[in-house]
Amino acid sequence: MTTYPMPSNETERLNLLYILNLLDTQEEPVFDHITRMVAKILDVPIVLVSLVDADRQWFKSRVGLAATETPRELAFCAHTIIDTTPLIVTDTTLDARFKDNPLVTGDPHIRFYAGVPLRSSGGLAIGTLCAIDSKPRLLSEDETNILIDMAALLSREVQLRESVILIRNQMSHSEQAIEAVEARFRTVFERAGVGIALVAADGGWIRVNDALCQTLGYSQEELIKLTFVDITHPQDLDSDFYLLQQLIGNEIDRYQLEKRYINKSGNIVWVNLIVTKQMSKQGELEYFVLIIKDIQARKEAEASLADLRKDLEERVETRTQDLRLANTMLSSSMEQQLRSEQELRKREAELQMVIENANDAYVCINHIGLITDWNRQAEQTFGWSRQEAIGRRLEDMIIPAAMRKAHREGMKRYLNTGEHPVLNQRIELTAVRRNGEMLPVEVRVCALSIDGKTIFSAFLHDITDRKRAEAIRDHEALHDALTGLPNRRALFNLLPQAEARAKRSQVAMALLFIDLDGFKAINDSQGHEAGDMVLREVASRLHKCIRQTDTAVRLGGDEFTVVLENLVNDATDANKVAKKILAVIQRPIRLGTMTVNISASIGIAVHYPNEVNTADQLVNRADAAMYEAKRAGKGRVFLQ
Ligand SMILES: Nc1nc2c(ncn2[C@@H]2O[C@H](COP(=O)(O)OP(=O)(O)OP(=O)(O)O)[C@@H](O)[C@H]2O)c(=O)[nH]1
Repeated sequence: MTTYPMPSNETERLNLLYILNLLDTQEEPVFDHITRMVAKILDVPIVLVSLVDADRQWFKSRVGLAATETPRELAFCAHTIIDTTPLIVTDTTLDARFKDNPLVTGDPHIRFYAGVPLRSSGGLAIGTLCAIDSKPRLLSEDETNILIDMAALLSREVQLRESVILIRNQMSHSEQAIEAVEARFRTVFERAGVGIALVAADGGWIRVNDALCQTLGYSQEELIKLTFVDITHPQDLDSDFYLLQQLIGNEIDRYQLEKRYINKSGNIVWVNLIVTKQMSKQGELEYFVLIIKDIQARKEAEASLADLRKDLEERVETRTQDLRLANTMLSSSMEQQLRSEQELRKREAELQMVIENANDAYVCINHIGLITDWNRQAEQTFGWSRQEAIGRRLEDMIIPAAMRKAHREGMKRYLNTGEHPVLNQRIELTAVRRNGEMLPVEVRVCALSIDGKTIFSAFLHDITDRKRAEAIRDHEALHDALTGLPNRRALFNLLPQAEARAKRSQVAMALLFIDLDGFKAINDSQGHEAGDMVLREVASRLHKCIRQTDTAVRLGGDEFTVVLENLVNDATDANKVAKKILAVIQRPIRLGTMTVNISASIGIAVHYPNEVNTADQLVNRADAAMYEAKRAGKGRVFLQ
C-alpha cells in the first residue's frame, strides 16, 4: 500500500477544511472556471481542485475525471500539501513514490502530475490545484507559473470564504453574547426582588417588571398606560421633580429618595427609589432606569417602632416622675438616715467615751469567747493592756482556773438555748488579776445578737472595797466594838444553832450569864477609859479559857454570856467552867501602873438536847440565875 506523508498541522488543517464547508458541496463556477482554463492553457486532459480530507481526497472541481474522490493513500495531492513548492512529476513510472500507484498502473494511467497547494490565510494547505496527463511531459516555466497563479486565485477564493466564515462566526458570537446579555438582563429584570422600570423622558413607563407591578398592584399593561406622576403621592412630587431636574441637567449622576406611591387600591406604598439615566451614544437622554424597593414593611415597622418609642418615652416620663418622687423620698430618707447615722456615730462616740472612762471594767467577747473590747478600767482592774487582751480567750485572762469550766458550759448553754441565769443580772463573782491575785467583782452580762453572731458584753466592777466594808459592817453588826466579842445579836443568832447542834448530837449545852461585880466603882474611881480596859481584859480572859466550840459574848455594859456546847456531863461541866471563868475574872488586872481586882456573878441555864427553849427563854433563865448569884452575895455561880 502506498503511504503518504502527514502534515505537521494536520488537525488544524482539517478543522479549517471542515469550517470552510467545501467538502461534498455542489460544483461552483469559480472553481470550475479555473480548472477549465488550466486544462486549456496547459493542454492536459485532467485538471482537479482536490481537497485533502482525513482519509480521502474529494474533488471540488474536476475536468476529465469521472471519479469524485479517491482514497488519500492514492492521492498525489496528499504529497503536494506537504511542500511549499509545487509538486511536478514528469513521469510517474520513474518516480518510486508513484510508479506502483493503482492510478498509475491502472485507470486513469497517470504518467504526469503537477500540483500546487491551496493555502488558507494562515498558510494551511487544504488541497491542491493539479494538472494530470496520461503521458509523460515536461512543464515549462511559464506553464508552471500559470498553474501557480491559478492556484493563487483559488487560494484567494478560499481565503475570502475563510474571512467571511470568520466574520460570520464573530458576528454569531457577538449576537450570542448580545443575546446572553439580553437574556441576563431579562432574567434580572423579571426576576429581580426589587422593582425595575425604564421610564421615558416624558415620564411614561417603557418597561416595568413583575416586582414593581406587585408592589403597586397593577398589571404590566395597566402600569404602562400611566406615568410616574400618576402614581406618585402628591406631597412627594416636588422633591422627585427637583432631583429629576438635577439629573437631567447633569448636576447629579443618580438620585435616591424615599417616597410614596399610591397603589391600585389607593393605598400608600413607601418605596426607596434610585434613578439613573441611560444616554445614547450621541449623548442624548434615552430613558431613565428606576430601581424601586418596597420599604412599606420597614416604614410600618419604623412607625410602630416610633409608636413604641413614644409609648416608651411616655412610660419613661411617668416612671421618671415616679422615680423623681421616689428619689425625693429616698433623698429625704437618706438625709434622715444620714442624720440618724451621725446621731448614731455621736452616740457611739459617746458610748465609747463612757465605756472608756467608765469606772467599771468593760469587756466584750464574741461567740467563741475571744475578747473584742477591753476598756481602760479593765486594764487597771485586771492588769492586762487592751492590746494584750484583744483577741485572747477571756477565760485565760480573768477567770480563775476553778471557774473556767463553768464559764465555758454557761456560754455553750446560752448559745444552744438562749438562756443563762447570770445574764442581765448583777452577780458577784471572783476574778483573777494578771498577777494572780483574786478579786471579787460585780458583773452585769448582756448577750446581743449582731449579724447572726452572739456577743457578750460585761461590766465588771471591782468590789474589793465594798466587800471589805460589808465584812466590817457585818462584823460590827455582830460584834462588840470595845472587846471584839460577838454581841447580843450574834448571841441570838447563835443560840438556835447551838440548840440545834445539841439536839443533833444529843449532848447538852448551857448559857452562862456573867455580870461583873464592882465594875461601876472602877469606872467611877479610875475613869471610863480604865473601865474599858477592864472590860477588854475580861473579854480576853473569857475568850482564852473556853473551848473553840464555845462562844464568849458581850451583851453590853459589864454583862457577858458564854455559850457552852458539848457538855457531856451537863450541869456539872457547866458549873465547872463557870467556876473556872469566875476564877479567871477574879485575877488582878493591871491597868498601867496600878492593879485592880474585879469579880463576877454567874448564872447558868442548862439546855438539854430535847428541851425546847427560845433564845429569849434561855437568856432570861441564865439572867435569872445570875440575879440569884448576885442576891446570894456576888462572886459566885448559881445554877438555875
Ligand atoms: N467603862 C465602861 N463602863 C461601862 C460600859 N458600859 C457600862 N458601863 C458602866 O458599867 C456600870 C455597870 O453598872 P453596875 O452593874 O451597876 O455596876 P456594879 O458596880 O458592877 O454593880 P453590880 O452589878 O450590882 O455589882 C455602870 O456604871 C455603867 O455606866 C462601858 O462600855 N465602859
